[in-house]
Amino acid sequence: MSDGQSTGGQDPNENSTGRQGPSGQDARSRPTPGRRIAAWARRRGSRWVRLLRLLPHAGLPLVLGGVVLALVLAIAPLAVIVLLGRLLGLVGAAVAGTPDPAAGWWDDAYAVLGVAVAVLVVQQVLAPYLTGLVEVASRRIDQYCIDRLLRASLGDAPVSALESPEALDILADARAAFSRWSRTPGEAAAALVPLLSRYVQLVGAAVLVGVVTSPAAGLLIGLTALGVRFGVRGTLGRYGLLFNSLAGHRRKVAYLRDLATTSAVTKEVRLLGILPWLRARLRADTLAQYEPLWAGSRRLQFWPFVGFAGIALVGGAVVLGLVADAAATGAVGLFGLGVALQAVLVAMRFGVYFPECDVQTQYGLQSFEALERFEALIAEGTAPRSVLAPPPAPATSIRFEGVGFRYGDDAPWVLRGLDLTIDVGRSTALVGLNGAGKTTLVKLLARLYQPTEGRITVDGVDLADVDAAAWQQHLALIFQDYVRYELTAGENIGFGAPHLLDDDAALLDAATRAGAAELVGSLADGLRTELSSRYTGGRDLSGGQWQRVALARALLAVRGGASVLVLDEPTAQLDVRAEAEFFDRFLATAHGVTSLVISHRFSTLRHAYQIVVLEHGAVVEQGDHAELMALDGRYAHLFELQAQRFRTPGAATGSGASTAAAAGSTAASAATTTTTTKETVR
Ligand SMILES: Nc1ncnc2c1ncn2[C@@H]1O[C@H](COP(=O)(O)OP(=O)(O)OP(=O)(O)O)[C@@H](O)[C@H]1O
Repeated sequence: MSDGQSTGGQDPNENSTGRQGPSGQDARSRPTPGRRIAAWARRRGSRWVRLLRLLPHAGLPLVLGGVVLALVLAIAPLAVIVLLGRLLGLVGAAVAGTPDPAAGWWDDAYAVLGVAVAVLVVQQVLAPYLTGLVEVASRRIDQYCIDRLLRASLGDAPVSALESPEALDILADARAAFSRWSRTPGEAAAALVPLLSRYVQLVGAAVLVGVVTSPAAGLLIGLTALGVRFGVRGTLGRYGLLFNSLAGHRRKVAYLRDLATTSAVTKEVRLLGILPWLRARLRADTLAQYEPLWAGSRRLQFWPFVGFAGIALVGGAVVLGLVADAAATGAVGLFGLGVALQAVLVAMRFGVYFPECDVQTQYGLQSFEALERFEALIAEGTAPRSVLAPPPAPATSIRFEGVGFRYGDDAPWVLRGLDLTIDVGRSTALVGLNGAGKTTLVKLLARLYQPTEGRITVDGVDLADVDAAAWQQHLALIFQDYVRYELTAGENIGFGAPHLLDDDAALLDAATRAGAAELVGSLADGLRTELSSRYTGGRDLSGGQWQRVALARALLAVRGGASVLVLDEPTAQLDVRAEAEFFDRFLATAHGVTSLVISHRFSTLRHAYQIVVLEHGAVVEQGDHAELMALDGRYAHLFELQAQRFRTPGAATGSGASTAAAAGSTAASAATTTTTTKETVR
């Protein structure tokens, strides 16, 4: 099946610049018009074939039922045309006074009318069934496509592949379809069924004209209708490409719209008083999106429409002339005339827009292509799973060897020449100023990104050669911008180890160790309470309470089998007492766990086995607290700076070590209340 649309894309036989190749080769390498048309037809055809291949995902019985129904609904109007033609013939005979009542003329007329009415009734009854069937089919196919989208975005692809503006534009369009902002792939595939009905009707109408008038008239009306049809769809296709090109604009407008309506931000928007700005910006950006579309619509649709209407008029007039001529010469009787006139009208209707399938196929196909392009983009950055080895369980050390990383080819280096050894079973603390690259280092360790240069090894095995998803199973990782799922407390904790989601004892134990037991106990429905007041019986948590839940998630992951615990700013939102208690509990239970903790609160880190200072993307100092204080370098300076905040007026401004003691005593910091030492971490 092929329906005319603009190509938009480049012919694969053209060279990529669209200019001629080196002279002498031009004539030989330039494809002939025939080959270009064949390539174009292949490309157009393949889009529809790919769409067609989606149909079985609706279930074969449903699709077959739909096809049968579509054929019945295509043939029914043709049958009515023939029956009404027959009635016209009978009436004509009656007017001419030729019918013989004894021969059952009235019976014939009533019978024909009765059958025609019956066919019309059947058509009316069946039409809603086809609509319903198409709807169910589209939902089922969409479910399959949503699964594909989830697999592509949450699969093995490195996060970098998901962050490019190009990927985000495509993803926004693919996602918008599933939020029913635009037509979905399922709607496009399911609309093929009513489209089939339309084409069968056209062929039937052309055949009727051909049979009752002349084959030439049938062919002409068929070709005219197809020509207009292809032209109209072509303009729709070109308009669709223009629409596609504005994906970035659409994403921005959607963001601004969400900003104005999402409860999480509305309170800040109100307090800042930026609503007037937001409204003006939303209006300006919306206009910036629609103005090119309106202009494009006038340019692409108005004059072509006038042109195609002209073709339809000329083609239809010629065929009607042929019919009239045949009628005048007596070659076509009243029956034939009635059939031909109705069939011509049916064929001419083919040139207009079909509400039940045109927009669906056009924009749904674009959504499907967005999904396909997104999958291809993600696949480009993802090594095939089969070639990747299962990851080793870390036994001795994780090493960063000359690691350099930047987020894009033109982006500045975030890490460069970074060498670091994390001993298995010990605790490592990572400190550094904002933007030093600490979180980036964690992302590399988690294999969300690949080092731009150098390598990360686990017991000598390059992480790049292991399966990322399997490696991530060894990690219990909480980022500083951890996710606050609007789901139950149990689910929020249980996601740390999905196989323990139903194990209440394990969930409560993790909550206890993260200092969240009291919180869970206070929830109306305990672990089953939704952590959002937007749901009945749900409850909103404070920032610190959320952090305890996130910590519980990480600790559950450790219980679930992860042996490397990575906490990025794990206690930034906890009050000082809670922070101290957490480290007490955490360190007391973290035997044998390899931990990497990032924190700006130095007091919490001083008992780490090793403290690593990151600056300008490289390790500048490394050692335990005492060693680094003795070094009196960057760490000692930062520690001193922080401790000054806690020092009472008039206190001595001695060495870093004494300052640390002051910090510990006045702030009831983790340093003083933590009873465990770096040995106990092992
Ligand atoms: N997804 C990203 N794309 C491009 N640049 C990024 C991205 N994430 C971080 N960066 C840049 O990388 C640099 C290091 O960021 P990173 O988050 O690793 O720092 P950090 O040491 O964790 O900082 P902080 O202490 O503030 O959390 C920053 O300059 C930041 O702008």
